[in-house]
Amino acid sequence: MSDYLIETNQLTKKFGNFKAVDSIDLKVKKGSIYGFLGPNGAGKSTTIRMLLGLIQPTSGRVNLFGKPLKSNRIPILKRVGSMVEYPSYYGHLTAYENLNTTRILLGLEAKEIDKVLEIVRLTEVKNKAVKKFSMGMKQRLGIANALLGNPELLILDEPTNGLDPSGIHEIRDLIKSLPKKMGITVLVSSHILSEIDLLATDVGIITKGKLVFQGSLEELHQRGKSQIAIEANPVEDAAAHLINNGFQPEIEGETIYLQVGEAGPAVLNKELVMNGFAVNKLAVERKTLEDIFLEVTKEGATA
Ligand SMILES: Nc1ncnc2c1ncn2[C@@H]1O[C@H](COP(=O)(O)OP(=O)(O)OP(=O)(O)O)[C@@H](O)[C@H]1O
Repeated sequence: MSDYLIETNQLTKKFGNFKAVDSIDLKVKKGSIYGFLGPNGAGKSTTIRMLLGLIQPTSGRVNLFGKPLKSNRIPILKRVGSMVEYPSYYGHLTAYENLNTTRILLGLEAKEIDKVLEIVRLTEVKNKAVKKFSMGMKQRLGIANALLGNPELLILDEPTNGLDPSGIHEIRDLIKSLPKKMGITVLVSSHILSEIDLLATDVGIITKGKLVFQGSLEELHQRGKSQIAIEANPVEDAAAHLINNGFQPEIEGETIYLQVGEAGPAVLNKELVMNGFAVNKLAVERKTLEDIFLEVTKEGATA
């Protein structure tokens, strides 16, 4: 059997002539927390809706647990819990009563409610009306609802949207505990890079409907190769001189960048100074995760 709990093949969704999701091959490993990252409007929710069978793909396939979703919808979706953006509740009902409506629909035993309330740490307020809950408590209730029925896979669309920092922290800790504590694989979408960085083991970056990066969080970090930044005067002439001598510099504003490996800082410094350029700064810089994100989303958008 495939090692992937979620595997899509050239998954595409068009709205009219507009491709909201364009030929994506998602691969989500068992036991991972897969951060599905992308700017607003990138296609995350549309992809998630297709994974949950809420909308039909225009083309391509979704396999969950190694089986095509199309022909095994009901047994497959029984193994999946989900929370899509801003879950809806009956505000006048308590947390317990809200969960009870789902429990009855799923035909589960009553004790399952206490179990999920405990996991999301809402046991003490289970008899409080949900309209009195904070946003963070409501999101935790949404996750409790998704956990009813012991899912093997949890799909959460922007679960930290609209939360304050302490709410975000709580949801993050909760999600992080799920693979270890309950053996659940999680796909979680977000448009916030730092969020995914703190939470995920694996990352898929989507922009304008295209998957522009997929791999472990470590692999994403490793793309941040070091580079040498040089501020030399006059900048255009200094860059031209380097090109004439076989280097491949790039200019951004007043700075020249070269990949580490082309030449060491000392060699570059000597080359420029000996040829009459004033070198005001020469430093080895490592790209931040944000730089990498901007780079892959830019590359993807122009591809
Ligand atoms: N039913 C629809 N009809 C037409 N266009 C749609 C429909 N649903 C989504 N879109 C468009 O598809 C694109 C992707 O939307 P989607 O909601 O999947 O993005 P997202 O990455 O989840 O962003 P956000 O976090 O802002 O929801 C957007 O340009 C959106 O306007």
